[in-house]
Amino acid sequence: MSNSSSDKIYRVALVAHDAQKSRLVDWVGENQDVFAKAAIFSTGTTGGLLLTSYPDLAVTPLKSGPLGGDQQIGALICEEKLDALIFFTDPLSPMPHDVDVKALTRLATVYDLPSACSPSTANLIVRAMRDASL
Ligand SMILES: O=C(CO)COP(=O)(O)O
Repeated sequence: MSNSSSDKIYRVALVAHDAQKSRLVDWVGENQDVFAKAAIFSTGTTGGLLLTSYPDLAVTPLKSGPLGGDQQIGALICEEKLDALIFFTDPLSPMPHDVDVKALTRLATVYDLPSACSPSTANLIVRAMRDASL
């Protein structure tokens, strides 16, 4: 299977805070049929983990979140280069880059981008993607 971004149907950002990274990796594994058809953009550490677990997926790792990765994903939203944002946040820990996290989720709202910060809503988005690509 090709893993180049050019032949993909969807453009999805996948991001997870540290406490949620294993949950995101497992969730992507449960939905590999959809993500095999997606160009995936991730913050650095999240993207590295996804590539280690699923080397055939078309993952583009950006900067680590605290070093500007959230803002890079925000820029992709502004440029209308994403179809969805899946961001498994950690709501119980303070983040040094909280302003970046807030800016990212705010831009998803500004641009009315389908977005999820937890697995149940992410499931709805991925189900819609699966249904649309039948
Ligand atoms: O902090 C993050 C998002 O705010 C995630 O960044 P990493 O994937 O680099 O850990």
